[in-house]
Amino acid sequence: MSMYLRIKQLNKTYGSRQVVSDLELEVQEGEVLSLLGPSGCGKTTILRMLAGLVAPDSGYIEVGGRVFFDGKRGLLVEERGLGMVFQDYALWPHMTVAQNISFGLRLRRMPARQIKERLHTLLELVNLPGYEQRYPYQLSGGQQQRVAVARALATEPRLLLLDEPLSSLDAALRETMSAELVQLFKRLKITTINVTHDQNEAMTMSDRITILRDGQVQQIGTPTELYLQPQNAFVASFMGQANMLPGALTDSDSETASIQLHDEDVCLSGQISAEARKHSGSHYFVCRPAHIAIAQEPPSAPHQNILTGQVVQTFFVAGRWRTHIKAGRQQQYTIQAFTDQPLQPSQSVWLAFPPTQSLIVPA
Ligand SMILES: Nc1ncnc2c1ncn2[C@@H]1O[C@H](COP(=O)(O)OP(=O)(O)OP(=O)(O)O)[C@@H](O)[C@H]1O
Repeated sequence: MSMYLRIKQLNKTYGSRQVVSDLELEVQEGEVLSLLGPSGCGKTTILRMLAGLVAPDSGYIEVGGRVFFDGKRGLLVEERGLGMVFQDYALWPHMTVAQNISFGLRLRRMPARQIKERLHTLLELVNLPGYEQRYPYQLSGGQQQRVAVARALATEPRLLLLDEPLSSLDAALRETMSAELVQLFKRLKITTINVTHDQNEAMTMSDRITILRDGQVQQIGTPTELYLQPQNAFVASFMGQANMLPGALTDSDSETASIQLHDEDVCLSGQISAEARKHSGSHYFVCRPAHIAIAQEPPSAPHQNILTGQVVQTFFVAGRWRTHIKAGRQQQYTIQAFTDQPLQPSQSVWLAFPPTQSLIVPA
């Protein structure tokens, strides 16, 4: 597979605020890549620079062998031939589904019969055959989003830009829609850049995810790479729930290290990457709730990687008991873990963190 999209050293400032810093990104043809990060991290600005709606300060953008921006000049929006589903490009309320979808084709003076055929194919693709004559207000939120996608695909773009396309939908519908959309993009082999602040949506939709913070890339990788091998505390905390305990590295070999928790005489060990070992500042011990084993009795043999704690609360969620535990000598850490049975508030417990499923990452 060839590299379809290349972004080099892309920068954008608003006033004195650097919104995108030295962005480097390569996307393969047919890949679905999400830009994920908290509000204000620069996701939309990146998408708008790709679309030609915002001019970069410097950098280089190339898509499908065409230079979109060379550091000085950029192609116009309409010269880029992209499909866009942006929040502020809602469906036109006074136009039917058919008129909304075929608008771009009419502009290009496609013959009426061909438009009709294309419309038919597109409505089949987004699973809305027979909806031609409806108006947007006669559609559910999910159906409106599918029409918006069909409209974006009408001119057969090779690159599709999505800006939080599912944010107005409820959680259940969002999950179904994201799965449907990915199947569609894969079938059409269309390269897609998807902006979202929803980690679950990014996980279900993407081949790879770029995690951004304050305009800077934190890590790029597949959903599992980011979940299992986060390069720093920010990525670990952004990719699903994680228990994070701060401390200082005491010793490390090539793959494992120990960390002394702040204000504790406890050391915990876990896996460490070569870059994390080189980091001179403080570190975090990271363990996902699902990997922690909770015992109601003290361990019989001496055991590393144990913290004692007291149950605070327990909730029944998705078939398991999610338990909050105050742990550490001064009960300063709140740890989340799962049990098969409910535990009593203020009950003493022993938490075991399996070293192979624990990580040590730079703060
Ligand atoms: N036209 C503009 N003028 C000045 N500042 C802007 C402009 N557009 C965006 N910003 C600022 O740039 C930063 C990044 O904005 P951007 O919309 O790219 O973030 P985002 O990651 O998409 O956030 P959200 O998830 O909230 O949409 C924000 O601090 C925003 O206030």
